[in-house]
Amino acid sequence: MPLPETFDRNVKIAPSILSADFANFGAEIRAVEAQGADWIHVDVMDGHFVPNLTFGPPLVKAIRPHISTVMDVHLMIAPVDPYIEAFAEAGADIITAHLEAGAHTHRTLQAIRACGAKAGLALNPGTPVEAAAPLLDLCDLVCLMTVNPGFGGQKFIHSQVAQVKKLREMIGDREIHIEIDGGVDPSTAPLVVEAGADVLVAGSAVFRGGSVDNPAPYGENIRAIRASLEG
Ligand SMILES: O=C(CO)[C@H](O)[C@H](O)COP(=O)(O)O
Ligand SMILES: [Fe+2]
Repeated sequence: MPLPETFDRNVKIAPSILSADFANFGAEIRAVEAQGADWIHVDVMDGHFVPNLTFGPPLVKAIRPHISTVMDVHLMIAPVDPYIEAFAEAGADIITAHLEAGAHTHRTLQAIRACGAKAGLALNPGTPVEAAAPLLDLCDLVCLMTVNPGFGGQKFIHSQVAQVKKLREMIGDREIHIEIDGGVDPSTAPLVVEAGADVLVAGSAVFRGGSVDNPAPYGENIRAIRASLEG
């Protein structure tokens, strides 16, 4: 399902299937959507750009029919450009590439849009948000990493909150999502939403305590993040 035509400024929770049961992706995705997930976040890692390996386009294509909402594909790979078409054909609605993954990010973002997907730009915690300024008109989403990419379950890097605020000011009234990825839970979600984020990726904080046979904790965990944003 593509993103809605009208820009959705509401806060969206995007569970990362990095924390799901890898032997059961279809059932995990259906369960977490039934429990209130807004988008599904898919972490692709190459063992080169990041020190971990996950999966590629065939797996993304295989899980696509199980996703009835937005499929948000986070590419932690270098190079990116040779694989963009394959991920678009596999059914990604959003394809996010890292600024740090290559010298020609402008071209990468153009190539993502040319394939019909929405273009996302991810920044590592060590990259100042100002580096995204010349690229913002090519972005539908900017993903600020609040952990060093590569693994789920890491500790949120608090110094990134000021970067979120700066980025929101840089974006102004442009229709660009700010996505936060890493260490999001009920204690950190309000900080980044207050600073201007509208998409929250959460892996361990959503999947902890549940399973496909006992999915209720997924819903409780999602509702706990939403409740932390009230008031
Ligand atoms: O891109 C990622 C790691 O590189 C993941 O999306 C992220 O870590 C989510 O996991 P958690 O919520 O457990 O931190
Ligand atoms: Fe991610």
